[in-house]
Order: sequence, then C-alpha cells, then structure tokens
Amino acid sequence: MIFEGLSDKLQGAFSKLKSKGKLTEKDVKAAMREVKLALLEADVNFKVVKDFVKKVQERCVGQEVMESLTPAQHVIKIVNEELTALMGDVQSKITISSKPPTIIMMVGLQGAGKTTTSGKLGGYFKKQGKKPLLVACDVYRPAAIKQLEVVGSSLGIEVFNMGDKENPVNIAKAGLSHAMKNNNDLVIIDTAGRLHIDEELMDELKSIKSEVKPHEILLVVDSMTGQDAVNVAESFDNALGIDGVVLTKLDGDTRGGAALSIRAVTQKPIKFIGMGEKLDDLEPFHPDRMASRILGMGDVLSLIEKAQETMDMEKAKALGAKLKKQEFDFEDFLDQMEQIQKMGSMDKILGMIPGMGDIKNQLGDVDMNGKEMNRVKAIIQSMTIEERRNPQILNASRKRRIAKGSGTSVQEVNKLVKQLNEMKKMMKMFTSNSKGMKKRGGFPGLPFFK
Ligand SMILES: Nc1nc2c(ncn2[C@@H]2O[C@H](COP(=O)(O)OP(=O)(O)OP(=O)(O)O)[C@@H](O)[C@H]2O)c(=O)[nH]1
Repeated sequence: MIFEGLSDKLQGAFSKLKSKGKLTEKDVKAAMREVKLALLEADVNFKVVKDFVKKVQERCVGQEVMESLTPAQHVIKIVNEELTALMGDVQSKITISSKPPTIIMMVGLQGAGKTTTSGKLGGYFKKQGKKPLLVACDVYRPAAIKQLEVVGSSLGIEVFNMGDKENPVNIAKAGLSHAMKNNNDLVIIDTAGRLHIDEELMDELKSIKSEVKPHEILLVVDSMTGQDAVNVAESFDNALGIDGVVLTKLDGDTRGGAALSIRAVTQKPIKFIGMGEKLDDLEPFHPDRMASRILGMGDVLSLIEKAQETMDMEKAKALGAKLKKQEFDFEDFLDQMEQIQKMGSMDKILGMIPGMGDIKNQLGDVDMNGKEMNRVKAIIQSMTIEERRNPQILNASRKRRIAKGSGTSVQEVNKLVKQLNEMKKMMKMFTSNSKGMKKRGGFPGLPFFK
C-alpha cells in the first residue's frame, strides 16, 4: 500500500480523536504532535512539516470545529484539505503546444527512471491518439540508446537516434526536424543522467534547452531517495529551470517524504508518478486522491479509471447482478483474479478501496504471480460444475479428489475456499458501502457499485 507507514500512523492518531466526544485544544495539540512525528518519520522536509502542522492547528482550534458535533471528522477534513494543498491542490497537466510538436525534455540523475519514464510517457500519450517520437540523447551510458529502442519498440513508438558518437545537442536538433517532417505531435527527449549534478551535465542540458526550446522540462526523481529527491529538484530548478516533476518508484516502500515535500519546496508540480517497472505503470498525479489514500480513505476514482480501462463491461454487469443475489462462486472468483491481475495487483487495488486496508490482511497473499494463478486455475478446473457453483458441498473426500486431480494439496484447496469466502465478504461489504455511491449515480464499470 502506498505510504503504508505514514497512512497507518495518521489513521492511528485520528482514531484516538474519534473515540472522544467533544474535543479540547489539548486533544487537538496531542493529535497534531502525532501527525508531526508521522510526517517527520516519513522523511518529509522539516520546515514543510512545521508550517503544515501550524496551519492545521490554527484551523482546528477554531470555533466551527470545537463546537461541532463531530469534531474529529472536522479535523480529518482539515488535514485532508491541507495535505491536498501541500501537494499542489489540483492535477497539473502537461501543456500541449497549439503548434505541434509539443517538446518534452526529460532530465534527472542516473537511475531515477528517465529512460523508462520517457517510454511510459510516450505510451500514455499514444493511448490518447498522439504520435510521439522518442529521441535518444543519452550518449554516455552504454546501452542507454538500446534501452530506449527496446522500450520504444515494445510500445510501437519510433526512436530517433544518431548513435553515441554524435553531440547530444545535434541529436536533439535533428530529432526535432525529423518529427516536423513526420508529423509527430510529441517529441520526448531522453537526456543523459549522472551520478550527481555537475557543471558539464548542466551546460549540456542548457544547450539542448536553448536549441530545441522545450515546452516542458520534466525532472524525473526517484521517490525512494526521500529528501535527496527534494534537493535534486531544487538544484535542477535553480540551474536549468524545470516545469514539473515525475516521481518514480512509488510502488516501492518509499515513506512518502518526497511526494509531500517536493511541491512545497520547489513550487513546481508533480505531474506524473511511476508505480512500477511495467510500461503502463505511470499515473497522472492527483493531489486530492493521493491525500485521501494517505488518510486511508481510498481512491475510488483511480480504481474506476483502472477498472474501466481493463474491465469487460458485460462481465462487470453480469457479476454485479450476481453479487446483488449474494452469489459469488469459483467461476467468478477466477474471473476476478484474472481481472485484478490485469489491473495491477491486489495490494494496489485494495489501497484504493475505502476502508479495505484490514481486508487486505485477511485476504493474505491473494496477490498471485503466474505460478500461484495456475495452481488456482488447476484446483478450480478439477472441480465439477456443481462444486464450483456451490462451494459449500465441498467435503473432505471431494477436496481430496480435487487436490489429487490438480496436483495440489488439501491445504491449498482449503485456503482457496477461505479466500473465496473472504472475497465474498469483501464484495458484500463493498456493495453495502456503496449505497452512498449509488446516490451519486453509482460508478459505471465496477460491478460492486451497481
Ligand atoms: N519499481 C519501479 N522501478 C522503476 C520505476 N521507474 C523506473 N524503474 C526502474 O528503475 C531502473 C532505472 O530506470 P532507467 O529508466 O534506466 O533510469 P535512468 O534514469 O534512465 O538511468 P540512466 O539512463 O542511467 O540515466 C530500471 O530498472 C527501471 O525499471 C518505477 O516507477 N517503479
């Protein structure tokens, strides 16, 4: 789960508040002390934490909160608003030039994820019907050009390169004219990284910038480097000037400090986040959705978008109808597991579902890689249609037969039955929770929200 440590601590601080009726100033101050500690432990910039806590405290001890019937809810609402503001308030999009091609220059340190992100970005815009061109200007790291070509070809995106003997400024210039000739409406320039910022790197980037006049200079930083990412962002911005940041590796166990500090320190927005090594693991950054995920309130909108991207609507509707009748059998279970595999991973999905954090623990390692998935399929396929449809008839002898027939064990069959029941509980909880969603017209594309 993203920023799990910080999220657990913040929710812990607020659950104490919720258990009280009226709140005194002392209660709020105590809760904010916990929030401050949680943010510092998440490696958030000290000054950012100080300003944040001060602002929240001022708002929380105001009249409307202390007198209200649900003061704790008010405090959480204020923290949510201030967290969202801290990360930039609203989504900041890439500025698309009215006169194509839009030129995006990718900069950043070695290993931050520039080349991967350049490809991801190309894929993201290709999905929107654009015709991107990737330009390989990293002539120093051996195989950097090859890596970009591999990424480009896996996405069906052309990569322009002139080998690693040519001056990067000339490559960028030639790449741009190649794009003009081929009606590319987007040029993404992958520049060279360095282990640390140096004069030579900056001069080269400045010459590329003055040569091609990019509409966007995106700095790619590795969120796992915490406060370092913020310092790198500051130096690149001071030396070169950047328009936005892409935070990579948020799928790792990053504590969240970079995401919560970088905007406040550099005044530059986070535009995208990298959520994995795969080429579709890039998401536009929404401060409000990130804040609500951190506060354990899930992020249903992103979940819907992901589901709609991958879910077969007919199947979704059919499943929704079955869920209403509290039917959910092994056929559906298999469908859902395959669906979730397409959407990313159970861990990521559950992180987006409000209040599903604890279910995640009950479901255990439902996150399956191909091997586990095949064993699950073998077990389910060894069941009779009757058994799949009515799991309650699975007695010991049937389980032994299924285990034998699928080359697995009775323990694994039992575990699968348990997981099916947990999944059923989750769906039930979900459909009952979604009454509120229903009022908002439900969420098309997700069976749970029918
Ligand atoms: N888990 C995870 N890995 C990522 C992400 N983005 C990039 N990576 C990995 O990070 C490593 C470095 O990525 P590159 O794109 O080669 O980094 P780079 O900035 O281009 O490095 P140089 O080309 O050497 O400057 C690769 O193994 C990528 O797969 C991400 O969002 N999540």
